[in-house]
Amino acid sequence: MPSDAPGSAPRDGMGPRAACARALRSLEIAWRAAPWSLVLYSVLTVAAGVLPAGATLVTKWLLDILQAGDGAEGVPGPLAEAPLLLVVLLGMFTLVSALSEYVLTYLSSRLKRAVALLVQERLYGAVDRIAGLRRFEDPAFLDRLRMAQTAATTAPEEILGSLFGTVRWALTITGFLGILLTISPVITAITVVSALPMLFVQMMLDRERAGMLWRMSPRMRRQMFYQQLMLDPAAIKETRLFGAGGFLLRRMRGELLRINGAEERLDRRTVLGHGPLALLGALVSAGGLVWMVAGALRGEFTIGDVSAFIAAVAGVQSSLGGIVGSLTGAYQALLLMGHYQDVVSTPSDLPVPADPRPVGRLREGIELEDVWFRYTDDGPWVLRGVSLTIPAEGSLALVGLNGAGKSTLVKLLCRMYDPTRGRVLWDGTDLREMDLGALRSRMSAVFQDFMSYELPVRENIALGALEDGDDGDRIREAARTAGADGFIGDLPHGYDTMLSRVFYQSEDGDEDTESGTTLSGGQWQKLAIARSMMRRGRDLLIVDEPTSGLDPEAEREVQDRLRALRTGAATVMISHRLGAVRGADRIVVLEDGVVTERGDHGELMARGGEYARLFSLQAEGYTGGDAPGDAPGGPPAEPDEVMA
Ligand SMILES: Nc1ncnc2c1ncn2[C@@H]1O[C@H](COP(=O)(O)OP(=O)(O)OP(=O)(O)O)[C@@H](O)[C@H]1O
Repeated sequence: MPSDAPGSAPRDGMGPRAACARALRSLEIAWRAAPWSLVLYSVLTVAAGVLPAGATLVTKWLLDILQAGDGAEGVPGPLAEAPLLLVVLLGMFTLVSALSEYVLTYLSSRLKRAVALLVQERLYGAVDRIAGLRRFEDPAFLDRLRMAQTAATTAPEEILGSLFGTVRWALTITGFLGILLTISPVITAITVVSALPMLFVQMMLDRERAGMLWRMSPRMRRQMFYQQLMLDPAAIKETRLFGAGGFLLRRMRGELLRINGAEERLDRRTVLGHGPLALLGALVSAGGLVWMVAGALRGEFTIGDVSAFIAAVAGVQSSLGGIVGSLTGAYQALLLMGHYQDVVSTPSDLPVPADPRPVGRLREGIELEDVWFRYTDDGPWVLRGVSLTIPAEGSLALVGLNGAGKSTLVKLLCRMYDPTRGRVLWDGTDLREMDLGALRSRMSAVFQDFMSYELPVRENIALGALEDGDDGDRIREAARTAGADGFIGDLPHGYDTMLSRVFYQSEDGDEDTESGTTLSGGQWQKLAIARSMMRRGRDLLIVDEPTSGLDPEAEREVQDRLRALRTGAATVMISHRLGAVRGADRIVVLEDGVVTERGDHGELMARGGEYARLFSLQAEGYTGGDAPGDAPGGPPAEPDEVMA
């Protein structure tokens, strides 16, 4: 379980245990992603860490020998007699130091790429395992997801860089402090103590920055939303016509200004916090140098000591700066990593049964048993005590005004949500007790807000049953059933035509710069129907407004085909065109989440209730009240008959 579940208050700090756990997790990811690069990177980091102090020590010995000859104190015996060897050693240190930087940069990029791949794979894999819709409608989860996405692209690399940076700087500092200790324990202590406030202040600022990032997350998402609207061709159509571009730009700017303001305030505090600390560091260096030079003039220190002191104080201070920088990066990245790990370990919003019941072929039907549903705990009831049966191999039509709850009911059938109360039964078994993947594989659907994928025609259809994605005959058959084969044949590359004005026809995009093409609303809808036709042996076919975008001829054609396909599967159909649902075995009228009428077309017309009222209203719209059957008291003309 994540340490704080989606929807709960964010945390902007973390304890040492959590930090260590996240750092270890990052190392584990790097080990899995690129083990040899990690090993080599570690070895070179240690080398790069000890080299500066080593070079300083060798320089000190060299200078002491030059000053005092063979009698130089503290120079190891064999080296004291071979100053040339010290020069060679110094040259080697310089060479290895320079080369190791290049190799470290190369290895770091290699690790970064491998880790980013693995982390993104895990993140989006985890998102894909969230089976329902609820999480994706929860702003707190979406904020966490946005942070996790940022983490996935930058955090592991930042953490590794910072961890290794910290090790490297710590080794360098240890080396320099060792040299300083041999010169003066007092100066060593002052150098260390003067550096501690910097570490403390930086930690505080890091914590504040992490909190600020979290607080600004909704604004960042909003800002991205405005940016996307300004780039989305569908939105551009409206925003150009209504002249709303400036409005979006101002909104985006407003959000950015607020984000910038928060960052600016923090940056100012950072500068104010660091200024006095930098002054303290400079005073320690200057004071120490005066003291050393005075001592050297009195003959207490050698030239080698003074040179080693200058190099060591500068080295300790810059390494401390490096450590602070690394710890800052690590702290922020570890906080971000927390969001990543929370998302990766987020359980599905739909409970998974410990021992799922097998999903067999639908024999009797699907039953809704006193189903109540609302989207949020404090929201209004959308379905209120709905009970109905969808017979296997039978068709059921849902009819009702906008907002009556029809699409919501369909989402419960696909188990995008679980009912708040009541049950949905598949041949008597609660959907919650079944394996969700197996259950959904027995269904197919054309949703009201179907997708238009910016992919080739073939893939747009194959997405309905990827296991048959290479079966060209099957794809063509699905397209024929949906009445899509005619216009597909007219496309420049037939089934291989890229349906996008944003991507090139060639997926590689390096040589072929022919742009793709796009379809009309009705043609896209036919592709969505073809996609739903791909799934073999489905037991439930859901069609939510399947023909709303089709021309009358295509509508008739698709209706006839869908009617033929209904055999062998339960069908749930939603349409505001009542002529399209009149042939259903059973029609259910929903009003404000409650079933108010049920029966077949004839029964409901005879009853003279809401269905008959809506049907007559629509028929009047087609005939203008002049149709033969439209006379008061007579049966109303039916839209299909009028259109035929
Ligand atoms: N994801 C959601 N979160 C919160 N409320 C929602 C959500 N989806 C729908 N609703 C609300 O639930 C109610 C029923 O919506 P639903 O889409 O089921 O109606 P419908 O009968 O399909 O309408 P239409 O005929 O317009 O498609 C509406 O009041 C709507 O505002």
